[in-house]
Amino acid sequence: MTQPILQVSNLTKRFGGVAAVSGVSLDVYPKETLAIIGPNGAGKTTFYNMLSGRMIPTEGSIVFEGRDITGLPPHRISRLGVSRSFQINNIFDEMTVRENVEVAVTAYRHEGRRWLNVASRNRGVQEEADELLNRLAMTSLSEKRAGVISYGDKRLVEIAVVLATRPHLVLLDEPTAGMTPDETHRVTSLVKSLAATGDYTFLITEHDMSVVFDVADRILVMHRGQTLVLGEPQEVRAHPEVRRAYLGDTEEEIAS
Ligand SMILES: Nc1ncnc2c1ncn2[C@@H]1O[C@H](COP(=O)(O)OP(=O)(O)OP(=O)(O)O)[C@@H](O)[C@H]1O
Repeated sequence: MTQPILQVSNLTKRFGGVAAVSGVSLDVYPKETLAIIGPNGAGKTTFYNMLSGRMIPTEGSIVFEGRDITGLPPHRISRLGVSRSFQINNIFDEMTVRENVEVAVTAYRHEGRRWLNVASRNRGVQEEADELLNRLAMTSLSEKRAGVISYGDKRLVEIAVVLATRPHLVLLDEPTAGMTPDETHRVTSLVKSLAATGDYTFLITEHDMSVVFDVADRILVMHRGQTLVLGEPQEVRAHPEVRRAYLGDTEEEIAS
C-alpha cells in the first residue's frame, strides 16, 4: 500500500485556554489534493502554521516523507519539500514576472546574497523560470513588471514562486480569495493540471465551495479545532453535521 507523504497525529495547539487545533490526525497520500475547510476560527490557519513550522505544536507530531518535522523552523521544512503560498502578495512589484521566479529559483539553489546579480546571468536559472512559467501558461507575462499585472496573475506568480522551491507538498492558502470568476477558474484549472502531472501533493484551504468540490480528492472539515469529517467530496456533501455546522443551509448551495 502507498505510504502517506504526510502523517499528522493528534496535532494540538493551545493558546492559553483556547484549543485552536485539538487532536487532529490525518494521513495525506502522494499526488492527492486535499482541501481543508471550516468556518472562521475552525483552526485551518493554525493547522497550516504548524505544518509549515511557523508555530510549534502543543502536542502531536507531523511526519513528512517518513521524517519527523514537528517543530522544525520554516526554512528547514521548506527545504525538505513543503512549500506554502500565502493569502498576501509577497512578490517584488519592481521586477518582471520572470525575475520574480528567477529569484525564487536562485534562492532555492542557495546562491545566497549574490542572487540578484546572478539571476539575470544564469542561464540555468532562466531556463528553469521559463519552464515554470510555461507550466503555468504564463509565458506571455514573463517580461511584464509584476506591479502592473492583475491581482489574479499576481497570485499565479506566487504559485510559480512556491513551485520554484521544488516542493513535494504544496500548501495553498485560499488561492482564489478576492479573485474574479475568470481568475478563479484559471486557478482551479491550474491546480488540477499541476495535480495531474503527479509531481505535487496539494493541501488547499478555501472558502469557495465550488472550488473545493472541483479540485479536492478528499476534504477535511474542521470545526472548533477538531476534525468534523474527513472523506471524499460526496461523503462530505452528504454529511448531516457538515451541512448544519458549515455548509449549512440548502441542498442547492452545497451542490453549486
Ligand atoms: N496567536 C493566537 N493567539 C490566541 N488565539 C489564537 C491565535 N491564533 C489563532 N487563535 C484562535 O484559534 C482559533 C482558530 O483560529 P484560526 O485562525 O486557526 O482559524 P481559521 O480556521 O484559520 O479561521 P479563518 O477562516 O478566519 O482564517 C480562533 O479561535 C482564534 O481566535
